[in-house]
Amino acid sequence: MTLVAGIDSSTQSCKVLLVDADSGAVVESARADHPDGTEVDPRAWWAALSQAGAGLLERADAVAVGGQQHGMVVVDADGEVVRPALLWNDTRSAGAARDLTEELGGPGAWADAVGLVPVASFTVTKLRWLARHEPANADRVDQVMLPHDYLTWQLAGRPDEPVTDRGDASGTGYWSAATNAYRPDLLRLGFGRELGVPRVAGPAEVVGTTASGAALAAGTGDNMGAALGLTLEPGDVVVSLGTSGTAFAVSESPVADASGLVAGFADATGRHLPLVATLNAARVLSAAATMLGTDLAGLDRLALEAEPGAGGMVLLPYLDGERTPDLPDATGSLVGLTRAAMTPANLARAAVEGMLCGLADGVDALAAQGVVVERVLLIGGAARSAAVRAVAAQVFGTPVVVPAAGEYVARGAARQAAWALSGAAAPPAWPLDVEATTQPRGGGEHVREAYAAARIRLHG
Ligand SMILES: Nc1ncnc2c1ncn2[C@@H]1O[C@H](COP(=O)(O)OP(=O)(O)O)[C@@H](O)[C@H]1O
Ligand SMILES: O=C(CO)[C@@H](O)[C@H](O)COP(=O)(O)O
Repeated sequence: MTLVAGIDSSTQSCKVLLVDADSGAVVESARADHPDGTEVDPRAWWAALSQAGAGLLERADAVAVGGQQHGMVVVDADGEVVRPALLWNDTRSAGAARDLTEELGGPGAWADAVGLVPVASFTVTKLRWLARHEPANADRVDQVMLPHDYLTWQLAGRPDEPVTDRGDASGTGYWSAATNAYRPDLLRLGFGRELGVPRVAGPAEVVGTTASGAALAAGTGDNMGAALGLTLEPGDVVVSLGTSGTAFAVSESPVADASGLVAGFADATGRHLPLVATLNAARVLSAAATMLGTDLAGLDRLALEAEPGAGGMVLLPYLDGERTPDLPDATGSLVGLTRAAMTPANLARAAVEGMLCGLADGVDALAAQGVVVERVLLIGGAARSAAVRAVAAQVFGTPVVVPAAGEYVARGAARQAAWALSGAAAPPAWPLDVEATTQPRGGGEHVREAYAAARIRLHG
């Protein structure tokens, strides 16, 4: 049996799957936690990968890494980390994002140049922040990489030339998915000088060899990994509820949305991946559970006891600031409180509804860019929740498909590894098992209207 390993180095943890390259069946898996916080020493990700991968990576013939997007990993001329990485959910570069947008001539100029409008998540804004706030650290920087690039580089034994892929490069703000090329002028605009960037490898390229002799594929960003792991069809939109909430679809043509709602990323197969991301997803539910003095199962029970609309209570879940809509300094709000509405069940329901309404707005933004939405595939940690599944069927207004429990980013990375190993023209055809499909349920319109009214009243 040929075995391949897929890695998902995400915000909260590192997951490793050992997979049969022919069938896609998972043979073994492991995970290790990542430190909390919005800046993290990349060596902690390497330690987590070494721990989770022990006993698995050695058995694989090929390996690939999917990683959280956008994080700024900066290394010096000796390859040593200059400072902790700033993650995708670190909002300190919001001012840099505004400055960069203006300096290039506004949102439309950025959308045309690289398919996205700067917000604090994107790497180019983090480089600007570093150049302005930590000049001594900035002076030492020789190369900038993304989290998955850093881990791929470590797995390859730290070669002279780090490698990335189209998917992850498209989230930097200095690489264009439309032209497949870096924009050194935008990198200079961000950082103020030249610096090294990884070579962008092809989708099925073997880019190196691991210490145990496995072929190393290019890897990709975690959302691109999930798209590859799910084998998306036209009409499929993925809603991923992990630390971030994302809504995305595979597209044949690039997207340039000057409103900034949809980012025009690339996918991991040579196509495109228009995507909307929020900063607040699964952890809205754990925070609400803590507030209610219960656990995730208790939150689920309470939310399912309440009526749709939570008695008029609306949670705007901007607990970590927000990226879409672009409100980096926002905090969450609970509105529509009445004596009758103020029950634990309604609060639980409002948390689930608020989180999902933000994503439903994202699905609408994708549709406005021409994405065909026939069904929603729900993945990520919070897709395990029965309340989330029930509310999703209301607010998305399409069939909601929950794939069989699994780590789809790691599976996508494994599929990329199998593809690179095979030398074939297309990735292997791995079947997708579905756990549940829910048909659209009524009652979602008034939930979305109440959410939109609260958002407009408080944030414009
Ligand atoms: N049954 C559940 N209900 C709600 N949230 C859940 C459930 N199971 C896991 N989660 C949440 O999912 C999150 C982890 O999801 P995951 O997709 O692995 O995130 P990431 O990839 O960002 O690290 C955690 O915040 C966890 O609390
Ligand atoms: O910033 C984005 C997408 O643009 C996030 O989706 C990150 O890629 C982190 O992902 P998770 O850890 O939530 O999976």
